[in-house]
Amino acid sequence: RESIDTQEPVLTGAEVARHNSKDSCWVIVHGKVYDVTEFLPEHPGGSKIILKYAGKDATEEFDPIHPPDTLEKYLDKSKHLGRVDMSTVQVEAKTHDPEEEARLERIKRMPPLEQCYNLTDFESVAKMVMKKTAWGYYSSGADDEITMRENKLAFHKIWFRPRILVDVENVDLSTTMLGSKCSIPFYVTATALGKLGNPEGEVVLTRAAHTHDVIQMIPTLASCSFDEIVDAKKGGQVQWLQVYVNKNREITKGIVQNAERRGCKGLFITVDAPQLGRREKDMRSKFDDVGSNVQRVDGDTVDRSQGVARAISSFIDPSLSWKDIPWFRKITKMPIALKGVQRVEDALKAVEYGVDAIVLSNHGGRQLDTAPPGIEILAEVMPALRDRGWQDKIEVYIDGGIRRATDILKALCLGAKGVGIGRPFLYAMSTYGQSGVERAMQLLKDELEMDMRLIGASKISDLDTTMVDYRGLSSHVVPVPGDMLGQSTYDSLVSPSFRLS
Ligand SMILES: Cc1cc2c(cc1C)[n+](S(=O)(=O)[O-])c1c(=O)[nH]c(=O)nc-1n2C[C@H](O)[C@H](O)[C@H](O)COP(=O)(O)O
Repeated sequence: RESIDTQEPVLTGAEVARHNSKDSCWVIVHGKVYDVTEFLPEHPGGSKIILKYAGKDATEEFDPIHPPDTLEKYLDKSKHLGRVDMSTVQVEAKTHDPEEEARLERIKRMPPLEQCYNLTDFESVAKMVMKKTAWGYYSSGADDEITMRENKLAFHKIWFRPRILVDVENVDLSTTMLGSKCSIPFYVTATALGKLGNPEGEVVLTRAAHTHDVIQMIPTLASCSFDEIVDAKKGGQVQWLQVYVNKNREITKGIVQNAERRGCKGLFITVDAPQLGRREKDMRSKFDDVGSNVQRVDGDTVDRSQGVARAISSFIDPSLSWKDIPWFRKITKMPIALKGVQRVEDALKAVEYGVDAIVLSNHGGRQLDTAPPGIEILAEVMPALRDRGWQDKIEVYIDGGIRRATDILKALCLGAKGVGIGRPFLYAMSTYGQSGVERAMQLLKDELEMDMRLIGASKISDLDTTMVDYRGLSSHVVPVPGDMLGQSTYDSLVSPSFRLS
């Protein structure tokens, strides 16, 4: 943390503790005292969650949700009251929490990393050991989670048509994405709040991505500050920026131009979230945590029962539209991609607007439930582009439900330039840290090298639509093989407390 400023006033814990109400609310974060009284009604997460820590040390609750420079950036300097002598701050006795104790016991019994043989193994360990809020936030999809499940099942509707007697002694997995070289056709997609799963947050993904020469998309809603994530990159490591467009366009302009200055090589504008989806597992875990029904009694303006997602996204501008695309062209020279395109017509429109790339994505099933899987839209978009001779005018990516290298291969055969992967790297990071993410990436690399040999391809450009049979893709009632692995980790919507014993 920053160096100690000896001129700063030093308060005692008792002095801070006296300011513990909405009439005067002081909190401690990383040994510094902040007067947040006037900020209470503006807090996107509602006043209740701050009042829970009024007069106390809020660092533990603050860290996973807010980049470290949040208070420096957004709280007026007059509200920065100085430091506190931490030896005088009363440490709250932890209330007895049998669930938490059981979770800590399960952590002691975690399988060794070497026993994780596929990305779903990380998910099953994560379900065992992650805090409820973190698991609820990462694992949740919107509404009945039909799209989240279909993202995975859609790949099981596609069958390979392998070629034989092709020299596959040397296999080259490298490719380029938005003009940047990378060792393998997948990237770490943008997922918010990395510190919910790992106290170090997104920089863990940065370090692992460097190890494997994988591109990382930096989320707007990261727990780490943007600069922390960029500072963590090494050498020529490639990073992109994902942006949720702010109602205050000047804030977005500043974020985009800072990212370009700091060397980001692509701007991904998320277009499928004018409002964040209703993710009930997330809502339930936050509901337990801050007792939202109580907050309504004290007139809290923001309904915390929307969970973490809604609480952190009130700044997103729902008025964003095609007419804004030229404005982005004016403020940056980075290649521009639209993340969250979900139909052919918009893919074609993206070409007409001169966009450099699109990600066919439904946000991991976290937005509009029963929106189609990215792989399914891909099978419609590529022929439409080819019919117009536009296939080289735009790069097409997909994300959602990618858990095996065969999923990556199917996307590449259908014409994708690369794929984004979200939850698996979050689960790997939340259970085994950087070495977990590195192993997850290595597993995909090993699988992909083997799959390329078995399909009869020695380099990415050998892959084409003749190597897959995707006739079953568009029908949603085709029986698919039982997804036994996925079912074993799937966490149903109904919260355990609702199960009648
Ligand atoms: C799992 C997850 C996904 C999020 C994500 C957070 C989590 C925990 N968040 S969210 O809080 O707003 O929903 C983002 C985000 O910040 N920005 C974004 O563009 N996509 C966000 N996504 C979507 C992500 O970029 C991919 O589209 C999705 O994760 C791909 O599906 P898989 O997880 O199955 O790989």
